[in-house]
Amino acid sequence: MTTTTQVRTAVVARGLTKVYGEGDAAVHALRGVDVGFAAEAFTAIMGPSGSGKSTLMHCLAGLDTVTDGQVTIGDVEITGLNDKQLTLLRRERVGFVFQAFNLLPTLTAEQNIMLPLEIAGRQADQALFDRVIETVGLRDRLGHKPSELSGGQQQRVAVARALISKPQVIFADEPTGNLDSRSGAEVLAFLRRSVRELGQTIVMVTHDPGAASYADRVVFLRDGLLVSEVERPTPQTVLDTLMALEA
Ligand SMILES: Nc1ncnc2c1ncn2[C@@H]1O[C@H](COP(=O)(O)OP(=O)(O)OP(=O)(O)O)[C@@H](O)[C@H]1O
Repeated sequence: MTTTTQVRTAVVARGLTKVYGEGDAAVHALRGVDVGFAAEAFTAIMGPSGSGKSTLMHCLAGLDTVTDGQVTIGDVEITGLNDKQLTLLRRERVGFVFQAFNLLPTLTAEQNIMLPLEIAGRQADQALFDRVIETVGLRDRLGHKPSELSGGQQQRVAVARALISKPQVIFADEPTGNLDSRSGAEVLAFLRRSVRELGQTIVMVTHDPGAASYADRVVFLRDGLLVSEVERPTPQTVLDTLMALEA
């Protein structure tokens, strides 16, 4: 007997087009991108500089408007929402991890982690809090301020802050860009673990083939189009694909 597992798609883009500026100054950053991101999976977006990675992520996350096409998160078409609805959707369904950790300096690690839930007026689920803290390995640092933590620990706080509201998807933009390779590897391992153990969905933009190799799948952009993808990537298969794209 064979069993089939249904792969749910957390985020879908159809015909996604983004043009900055007008007339002679127009920049076609995305030229009709069709892509889906599986739920409970870790997907990396790569491509040469200027290929449209950040633009794609910003459009997928509702941080930027699209020129044409559709983006759906779960069962909501976000390209049809007004600003107020988008703000709510980002708060309730989307988590972010940026290159700069964006922690509030006067709050402890624990207070930073809990802040988005407090702003949303939602209760923390103690069991989830314990699991998240366990997953990112921060138990003994909860009372520390960001300035008392290493860069890697600060980024782990930022990852925990994104995980704690159980968003449908976390978008990570170069999350290891400010970290040395050891701290970067730690943060990537925690992202990986949060997918495997907490069923989190993660979409990450990165320049680094090593970072991309932590993902389940890597999609590649060139000149605003999705041109290739690699399943179960290794640093070498990612590098080979990138070099072929840049050739
Ligand atoms: N606000 C903007 N106004 C005008 N052009 C923009 C704007 N943002 C991005 N672009 C242009 O859109 C194209 C795609 O940029 P984007 O930042 O998405 O690429 P990227 O792949 O993330 O690049 P990098 O790897 O260098 O960060 C580039 O040509 C860029 O110059």
